[in-house]
Amino acid sequence: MIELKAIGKTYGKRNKQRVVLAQVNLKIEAGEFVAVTGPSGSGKTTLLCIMGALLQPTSGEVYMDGQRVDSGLTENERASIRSEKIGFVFQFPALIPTLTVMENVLLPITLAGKALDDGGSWARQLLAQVGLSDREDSLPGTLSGGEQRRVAIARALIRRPKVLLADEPTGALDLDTGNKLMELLQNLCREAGLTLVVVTHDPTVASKANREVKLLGINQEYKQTI
Ligand SMILES: Nc1ncnc2c1ncn2[C@@H]1O[C@H](COP(=O)(O)OP(=O)(O)OP(=O)(O)O)[C@@H](O)[C@H]1O
Repeated sequence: MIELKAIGKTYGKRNKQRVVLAQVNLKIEAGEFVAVTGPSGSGKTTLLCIMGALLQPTSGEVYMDGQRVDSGLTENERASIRSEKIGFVFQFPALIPTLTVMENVLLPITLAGKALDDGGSWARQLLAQVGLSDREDSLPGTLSGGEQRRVAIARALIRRPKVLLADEPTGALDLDTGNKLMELLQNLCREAGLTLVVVTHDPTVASKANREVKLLGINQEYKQTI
């Protein structure tokens, strides 16, 4: 589903260059759950953004669902691959404060200007799955941090993506809320056959994955544990 071939990423220009990733090769099968771990600054978020066609690598090739997404495409084409195939969940849910929970979940459809025939009922079903049926008309500011993350998960799934990319989805949540959120994310992905990639510092989250990809920082090899 996702393939990275000899990925390199360097930030900055000329004498202020910083090599963050070098020669990263990774193949993630459909339906797999992969955790990306490693010390702060080792390039986990960078790698996730490259996988999700949000960021261009400096070298190497990126394939999503068999299609090369790192070059040969316009930014509009990349955006349409992102919105059709990939759901993103970040640590900060970035909900629109003036829109209701339901409107936030439907936002990716509204923005794409393509109505899903069953948009409303699918959104309602997703909100039920994340346990927020009774909050569809609430504004995000009236929800707890964990509830806001659950809205963000429903929003990430509304366009029925094939891949869910999550960056520290349990970050800054208490242990119990974080564990429940992770369980929810995993169950939703398993049921829908989604490929799930989670960047995490949390060993408990990583232990639930089928595979852990450890970035050790530049000048060191990255390694995978199965
Ligand atoms: N846009 C950018 N311009 C310059 N340097 C950047 C940029 N984005 C990230 N970096 C640098 O690249 C390195 C890797 O960043 P990245 O956020 O991918 O690491 P990370 O492993 O996700 O870190 P953390 O666990 O702290 O979130 C860091 O040293 C960071 O400062």
